Amino acid sequence: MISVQNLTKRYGAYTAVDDVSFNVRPGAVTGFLGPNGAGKSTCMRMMCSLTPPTSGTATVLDRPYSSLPNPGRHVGVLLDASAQHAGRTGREILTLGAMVMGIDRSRVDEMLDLVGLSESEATRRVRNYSLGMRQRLGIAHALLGDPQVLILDEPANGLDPAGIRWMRGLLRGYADEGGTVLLSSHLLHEVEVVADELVVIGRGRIVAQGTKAELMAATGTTVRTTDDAAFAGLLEGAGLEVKAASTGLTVQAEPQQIGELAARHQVVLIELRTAGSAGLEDMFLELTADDAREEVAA
Ligand SMILES: Nc1ncnc2c1ncn2[C@@H]1O[C@H](COP(=O)(O)OP(=O)(O)OP(=O)(O)O)[C@@H](O)[C@H]1O
Repeated sequence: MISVQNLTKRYGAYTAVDDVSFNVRPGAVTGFLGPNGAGKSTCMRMMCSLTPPTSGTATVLDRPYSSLPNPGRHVGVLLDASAQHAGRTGREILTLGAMVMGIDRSRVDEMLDLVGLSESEATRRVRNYSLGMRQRLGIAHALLGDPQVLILDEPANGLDPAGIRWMRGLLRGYADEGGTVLLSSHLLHEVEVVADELVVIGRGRIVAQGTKAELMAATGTTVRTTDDAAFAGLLEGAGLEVKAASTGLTVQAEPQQIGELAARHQVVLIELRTAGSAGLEDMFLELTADDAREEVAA
């Protein structure tokens, strides 16, 4: 279990993380989502006692990370895959980790095998690793101490599609066995497939959080008709909230209610479904629009 309470980090006059609170429960994958610069890494660094908060608290397994005895045995952390010593081989890095944590060195081979680093790759210096190989090594290092909690900052960066699928399977299995996983990304699709819970951050503040099912249900219904503009008028006339979507309309109502209204007015429906993941993406972009660098540049 990870618990973050009223966490705030200021750098001079700039507030990078602003009064953030959320819990990450065992047995689930929690996706920590936000655009570039939203404050995800700063939050994770505070959870791992690497950055002191200006105010608020972060605990992992009911204690600050810094007061966990032998933390690698409890919490696996991957914050920056490129932070490993470039002059060491992957095997050396894992062996040193095993020695520091006091675990059997046989675990090194198990982890290399688990993350798919071959013997010849494991004996290559990290400076010659691709970003995907560094991520795999970072995941192996995070899992080395057989921890109950994983804190992973953008672990899918640099992984190819097969690698991303492999990582999702790994995290799903880990959570299904009771592990706690916090996984950050700036890409909704990357975490949506595997996450049970989502915490969305924008400009240092939490803008949405809940189970994926709850957030999806809140995104409403997508409807398309032969005349969307006219149907939007009918929906609004019935007191429903309507927005133009990428295709058709998004309505804050159940599909049945919309279908009944269409039937009463003899409107031809082309599409009627819960907005689902497209709706989640619209919501994510809308909630974090203030942060979007493309808009700033425009
Ligand atoms: N040491 C620091 N000094 C000053 N500002 C900082 C420092 N560390 C982070 N920031 C600022 O805090 C904000 C949040 O950064 P952070 O790295 O937490 O975002 P992020 O959500 O992880 O982004 P990304 O997806 O791009 O990694 C950014 O505007 C960043 O420039």
